[in-house]
Amino acid sequence: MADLPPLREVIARHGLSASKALGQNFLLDAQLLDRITAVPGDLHDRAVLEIGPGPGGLTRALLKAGARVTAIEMDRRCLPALAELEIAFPGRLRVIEGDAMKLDHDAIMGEPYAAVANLPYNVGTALFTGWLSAEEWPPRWTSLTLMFQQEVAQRIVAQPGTDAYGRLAVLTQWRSTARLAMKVHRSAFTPSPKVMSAIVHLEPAAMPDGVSPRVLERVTEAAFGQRRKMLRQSLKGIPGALGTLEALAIDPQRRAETLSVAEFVAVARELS
Ligand SMILES: C[S@@+](CC[C@H](N)C(=O)[O-])C[C@H]1O[C@@H](n2cnc3c(N)ncnc32)[C@H](O)[C@@H]1O
Repeated sequence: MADLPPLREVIARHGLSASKALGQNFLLDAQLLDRITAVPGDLHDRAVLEIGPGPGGLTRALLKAGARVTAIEMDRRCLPALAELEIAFPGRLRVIEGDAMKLDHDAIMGEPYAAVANLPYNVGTALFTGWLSAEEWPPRWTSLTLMFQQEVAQRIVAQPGTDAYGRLAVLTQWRSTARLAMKVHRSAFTPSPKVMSAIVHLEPAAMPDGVSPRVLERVTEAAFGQRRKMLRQSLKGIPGALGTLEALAIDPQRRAETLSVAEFVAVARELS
């Protein structure tokens, strides 16, 4: 591996001013990027899909950790900077120009992969939802390591009985393990966004048998749509739901935020 020029120098040389329209906030601190790269564990010779490499800060760290990286970037201004990394790490980086929302990641990767991304929050959330609702389970991705707005990260990993607990927690945790791996201060980004960020790390868990994702979505939507109401009120529009609560000995006077993920899954299984 050749010595790499400092990232700031690469950005200046290629005139990569951050585009607001593309949600660009770059991470330039090499130590921080190494810590993020350590979250998915040993990456030596692992296939990694990075979405939105930008000028390539995280990409460098992944390559230094020994990963084989496929990076999808839609801003063609970043391609020359990424091409320098392709030369510095021969045969270990493949750059694809395109919109990651429109591409079939499994087909591109062709083997199980860890996905890593620091993306604009709207794109990150949409991709996350897509990855989590994969038809095939376990999915082709073996882990997701994703940057979110801190408040969204807290909702993903939230436990029952907390304000952050809701649909996002249930729909994430019913078939994956999710942890908040590290918080990232807004000052770590160039330019600094208004909000704090956090990295969430997820791995697929065994999916409970006999549960329809659609039914679980419907039940959680109804229950958390009126989260301050008792279940007997919020679920009354779902045929069979109140009888199911009784059959499962779940008190219909409870509120959505007190039900565990396992209890939501049990309700959905009965109704599926
Ligand atoms: C927040 S910046 C982060 C850049 C770099 N990963 C870092 O950590 O410094 C997000 C990057 O995602 C790219 N991007 C945004 N939407 C995308 C999409 N739909 N498909 C591919 N790349 C996208 C942007 O062009 C930008 O380079």
